[in-house]
Amino acid sequence: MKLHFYKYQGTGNDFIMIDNRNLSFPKTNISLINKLCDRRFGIGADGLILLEPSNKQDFKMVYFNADGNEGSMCGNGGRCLVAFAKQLGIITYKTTFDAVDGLHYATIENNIVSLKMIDVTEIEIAKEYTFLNTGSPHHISFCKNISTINVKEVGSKIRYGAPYFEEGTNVNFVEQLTNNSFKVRTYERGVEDETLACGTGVTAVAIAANKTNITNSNTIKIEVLGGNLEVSFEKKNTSYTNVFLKGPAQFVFEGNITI
Ligand SMILES: N[C@@H](CCC[C@H](N)C(=O)O)C(=O)O
Repeated sequence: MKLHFYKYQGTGNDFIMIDNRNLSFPKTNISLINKLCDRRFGIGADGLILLEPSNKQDFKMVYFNADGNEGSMCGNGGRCLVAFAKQLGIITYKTTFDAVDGLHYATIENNIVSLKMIDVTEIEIAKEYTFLNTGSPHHISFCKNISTINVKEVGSKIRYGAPYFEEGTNVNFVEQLTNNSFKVRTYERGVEDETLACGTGVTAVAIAANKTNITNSNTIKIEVLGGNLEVSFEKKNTSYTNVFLKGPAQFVFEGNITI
């Protein structure tokens, strides 16, 4: 059987997109999804996303990590899916869609997608790290110089170690550049490697930096290996609300693959 796919990337976090409005994609086939994401034996990507019908919203996002398992929310994947929905003619410049963590509102203009993320209230501040969930779980470690860190090795130890163990977490290493700008490198759970960017990760970094008084800004610029992202939010008492993740989302190529 031939599968038509589209490839997108958002600051180098790359995804296979499938128009699954007819619900024909075999989504319980973990090894197939894992193989499609393989960079040598398949198309190659950090994850695979199905665009499915939704009863009340414009569409539904179903996200799988490169290991083939259904993941939690993916911020860059969500931004790329908005660009894909525009390419398919489902939306024009704004949308609301369903995802695993709830509804997401987004706008798109000239390939720049601004995606509303979930509100965040619970933030754990430990001595060595901050932990919070922005749709996906994120461990955040502020460091002096992130360019020398072996992100795969150190990130993997944290991801599989206490208190996360098998369920795991994504791990972000953060260096402050100015009051409101940071450089971030992320180890992604489900890819089990460093990726060039992580949207829920940089969202978590911006909130963690504000919560721990590392910055007093509510518009944070973040440099990742694959480009630049911006996170903005409002702080209401102990909650972070109207959280937006903004950056480029680009179509790369499309094709057919025999499955
Ligand atoms: N790349 C993603 C994060 C994806 C979620 C993650 N790998 C997980 O399931 O833990 C992003 O842009 O947010």
